[in-house]
Amino acid sequence: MNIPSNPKPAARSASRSHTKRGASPAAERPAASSDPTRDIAFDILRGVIENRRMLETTLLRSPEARAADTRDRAAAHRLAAAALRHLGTLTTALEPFLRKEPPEPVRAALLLGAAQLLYLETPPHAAVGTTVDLLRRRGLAPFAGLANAVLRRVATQGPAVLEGLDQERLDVPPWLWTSWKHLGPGVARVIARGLAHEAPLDISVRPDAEAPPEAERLPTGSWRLPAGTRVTTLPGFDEGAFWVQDAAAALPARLLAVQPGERVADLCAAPGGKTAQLANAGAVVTAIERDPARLERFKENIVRLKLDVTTICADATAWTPDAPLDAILLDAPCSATGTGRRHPDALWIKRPRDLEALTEGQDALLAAAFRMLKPGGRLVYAVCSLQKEEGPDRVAAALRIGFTADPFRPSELADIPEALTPEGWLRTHPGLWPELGGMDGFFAARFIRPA
Ligand SMILES: C[S@@+](CC[C@H](N)C(=O)[O-])C[C@H]1O[C@@H](n2cnc3c(N)ncnc32)[C@H](O)[C@@H]1O
Repeated sequence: MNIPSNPKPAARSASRSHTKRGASPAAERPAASSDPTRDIAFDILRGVIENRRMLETTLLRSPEARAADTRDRAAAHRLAAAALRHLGTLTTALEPFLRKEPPEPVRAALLLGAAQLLYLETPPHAAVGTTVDLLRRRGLAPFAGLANAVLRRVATQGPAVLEGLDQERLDVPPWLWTSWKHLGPGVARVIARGLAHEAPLDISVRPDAEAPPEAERLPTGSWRLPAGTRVTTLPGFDEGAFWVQDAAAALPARLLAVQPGERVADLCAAPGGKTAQLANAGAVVTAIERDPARLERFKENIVRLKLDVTTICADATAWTPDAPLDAILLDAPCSATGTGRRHPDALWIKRPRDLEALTEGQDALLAAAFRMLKPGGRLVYAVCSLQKEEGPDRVAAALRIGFTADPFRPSELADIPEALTPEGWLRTHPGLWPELGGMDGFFAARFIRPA
């Protein structure tokens, strides 16, 4: 597992014993009976570190998370995400204060405590006391004294320890850092800088609707609100005036340049941001999605946005349209390494060997898209990945299938010229637009099925 493991045995020790000998009042007082935020964050973090389970999966499946109120769930998400965003740094920062490796669950509790102290500005007494309580509630009382002593030292000495660390480097799994060399010299560090911050909330607004007054317009036409904004509370949400879509995610569908009345398929459609763009541009859209639960979410979005779209629950590699199509958007399932700002867990869960199965699936979808298009029909292939295997290497695969390349022109990306590669592909990453709050990492390329 490339999740940082084990602090090496360190010379200095905060606590010689795992008992509460010498512990402060925080370690001695009775545990609070409930703290849903930290309980859920603890489960999420353990799910990622110990079981490679996505953060969202724990949130969806855990009975405790489902029963919690929205604010507790959101706070738990934020806390676990902060620990995961800085997982490498926090692991290293804890090292000098640990004499030996604690059991995994205790390490998870310490990481949450340290994240609160070093990144979330939680007052030290609260971060330390709630971690001690958490351990007690979870049957780990023998480690309460250790947690108390370690976190009290992190509170006082941790900021100085952080100053000596290369946080950008530590917070990206080493294999990913190395793999991003294909993006150019120094780009891995620029990306890491972008990944250090929580993503803002971006929305795409229906052409005939107004953006919420508090949103800021971005150069590409998306609208941006501060990180942590709850989209459902914004004016216009219930009326379907807009949908959630990162500024970079809005670019591939735009580059398909659909014309009113064209017959278009969106082959991997849920939750529906790109379908909404195609339908709003006047295309006659068929949306294919193989996951029934995700298709339900897609349908809710399309109904809220009052769009007319044909939806089909199917594996796109086995689906055939009634007649050849004018255009296809293939937003293929991928490693999602471009979405690390929103999903810091994804960076730590993915392994290099996962890319093989993903690229096989992408090639199967490319071949299926080729069969569905009319001669002269066009395809935009997109992935929210920063990996060469899922981007440039798939262009080579598409050409082998029989597509010809149709490079994007500078005029099509005039509002974001830095995203156009010399080959005529789209490439964004979290280090772009640093002054505006960054964007997700996307790759896209356009092809024609020759006549
Ligand atoms: C990257 S997401 C698509 C995001 C979507 N285009 C949007 O903009 O909202 C990929 C989606 O493709 C679906 N999917 C994966 N493989 C598929 C296949 N073979 N056929 C149809 N859908 C598939 C996944 O369930 C997932 O919902």
